[in-house]
Amino acid sequence: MRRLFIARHGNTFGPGEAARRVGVRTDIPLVESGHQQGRKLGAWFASEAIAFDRALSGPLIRTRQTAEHILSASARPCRLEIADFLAEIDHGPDENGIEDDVVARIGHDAIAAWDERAEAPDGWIVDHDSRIAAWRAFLADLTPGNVLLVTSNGAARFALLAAQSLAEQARATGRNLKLRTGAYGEIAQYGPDDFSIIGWDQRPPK
Ligand SMILES: O=C(O)[C@@H](CO)OP(=O)(O)O
Repeated sequence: MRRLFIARHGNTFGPGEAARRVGVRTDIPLVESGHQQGRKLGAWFASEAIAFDRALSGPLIRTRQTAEHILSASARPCRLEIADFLAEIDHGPDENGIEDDVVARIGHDAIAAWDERAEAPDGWIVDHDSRIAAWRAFLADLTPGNVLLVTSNGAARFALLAAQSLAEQARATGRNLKLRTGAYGEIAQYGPDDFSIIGWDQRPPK
C-alpha cells in the first residue's frame, strides 16, 4: 500500500495583514506562525510514527520551508525532491491581489466553483488537463511506502480529480477541494485506480 500525505504550506501573512491571492509569481516565505505550522506538522507525523520514504515539494519557498520543517522532525528524513507539478497556479489579474478586491472582481460564485470543482475563474492561468495528467503520472507509481507532497492550495486540489475513485469519493462526501494553511490530506492507494481518501484538510490536533 502507498500512503500519500498532501500538505499545504503554512501561513504567509502575519496577524493583522490582509490575505492576498499569492500564486506562482509571488514567491514569499512563511511568517512566524507559518514556521510554527510546519513544525507542528512535523511533530504530528513523528508522533504518529509516520516517516516518509519519499518527499516532494513545489518549487516555491513557502512549500520548501514547510517540507523542511516536516522532514527535520522525522526520525528517518529522506531527501526533498522539487517537483514542478506541485507549483502554484497563476492568478492572472488577481495575482497578489487582496482577497476582498479579488472577490469584488470575480464574485463569490466563481470562488465557490474553484473550491468545489476546480473551475478556474476568468483570467486565471490554470492548465487543468496538464495538471491532472501530471498527478496521474505521479499516481501511476505504485511503490509501497509513505510519500509526503507539500504544495499550495491551487495545486493540491487536482489530486482529488486525477483518478475516478478519488473524484467519486470527493463528490460523494461533498468535499471542498481546498486545503487550509498547515493542513493536509491523506490518501491510501491500493492499486492503479483504487484509492481511499482517509482525510482532507485536517490540521494536527492542538
Ligand atoms: O488560495 C490561494 O489561491 C493561494 C493563496 O492566495 O494559495 P497558496 O498560498 O497555497 O498559494
